[in-house]
Amino acid sequence: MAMASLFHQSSKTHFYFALANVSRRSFSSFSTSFNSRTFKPLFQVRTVTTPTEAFVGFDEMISGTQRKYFMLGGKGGVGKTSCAASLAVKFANHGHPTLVVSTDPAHSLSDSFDQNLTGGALVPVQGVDSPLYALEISPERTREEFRAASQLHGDSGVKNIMDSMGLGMLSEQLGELKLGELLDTPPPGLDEAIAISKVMQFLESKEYSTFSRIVFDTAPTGHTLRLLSLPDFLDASIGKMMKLKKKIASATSALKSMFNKEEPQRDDASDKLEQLRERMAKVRDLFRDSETTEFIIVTIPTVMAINESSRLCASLKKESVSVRKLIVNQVLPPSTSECKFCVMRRKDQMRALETITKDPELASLKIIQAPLVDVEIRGVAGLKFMGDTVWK
Ligand SMILES: Nc1ncnc2c1ncn2[C@@H]1O[C@H](COP(=O)(O)OP(=O)(O)OP(=O)(O)O)[C@@H](O)[C@H]1O
Repeated sequence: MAMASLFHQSSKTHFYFALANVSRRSFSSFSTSFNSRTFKPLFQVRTVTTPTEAFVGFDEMISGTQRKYFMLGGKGGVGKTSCAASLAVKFANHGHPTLVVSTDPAHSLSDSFDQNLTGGALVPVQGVDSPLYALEISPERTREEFRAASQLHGDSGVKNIMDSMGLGMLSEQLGELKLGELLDTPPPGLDEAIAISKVMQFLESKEYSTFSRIVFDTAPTGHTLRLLSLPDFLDASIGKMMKLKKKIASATSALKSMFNKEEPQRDDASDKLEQLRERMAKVRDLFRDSETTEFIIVTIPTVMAINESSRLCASLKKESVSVRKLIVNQVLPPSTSECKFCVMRRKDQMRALETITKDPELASLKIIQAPLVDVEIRGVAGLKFMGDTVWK
């Protein structure tokens, strides 16, 4: 009974959905493959809408054609995907060729847009004014890439030679770095870091140069935190390993030439690890570049979610990542009915919202409240509605 009255009080929302005017633009002529050999732009860039008074806050996000990245993250289930997808729709409807990427292993972009966007390639989203593409990156595939690099671990040939020549000390040092463990069981957050670096790699090509807004729907908080510390960790461990590898290689090479043996072959696995290290460093730099990248935290008005957001914010700031906005999603509208449940829940939410104003990490952020609407947000029309509510 209580829930029923909650759902009935915002009939305006239903009305909006019915009115939502979605242009059905055909994207059939756009290429959807990353592997195309012709380097023609995927689409022509439209003039980007000039900011108006009506878009205070959002105007900053749409101004300029220089590429900008927006990472949306937070606790599981708070509405990250809905907020990311609604932002992507809004960018596209304001003239920005936009790419929305999910690096969350549990993708929900397809569900959110109510379109099939699976397959790990760029898929055009139907029903928006400017080109909007979606990409769901498969964690399994990125993991495979890392496994390929782990062949290095199996490179026992050099180690054996070193051991047999009484130079096992160096190879023992390799073991101390626990790289075997690292390579066999990739640390959490690595999938996501590789996924982001992959997107950046694609975007470097001419074909994708026209995307001016990239929105990332990231994995829940824990992953993000690990992802942030990962590049430094890999940088240090791979860097150390590379040095040792070089020492070992030059020592064996000298010994081999003494015994007239062949020069060792170029080490592909080392190249791969070096590449991985460079890519992780790029991800780290992207996160820290406040000119181009903004991390937006999404939360809900509960003390638990807000506390987690505060910790996330502190970690992001510590890593010099730019955080300016906090979306508090699913805020109940003031109750106009006798629904006790609604009144109590709203009071509880208001108390939770109060804690934000006293939180040392969150208080300085721009707080954006997004109402809990009475239908599930799905499809471009729903996302457009949400976007118009959230991104102002
Ligand atoms: N303001 C809102 N009002 C009503 N429903 C909402 C609102 N925001 C999100 N939802 C709904 O809540 C559900 C979860 O949202 P969403 O998938 O965006 O969360 P998420 O944080 O990305 O979740 P996950 O961490 O599982 O990926 C979806 O069914 C979505 O439609």
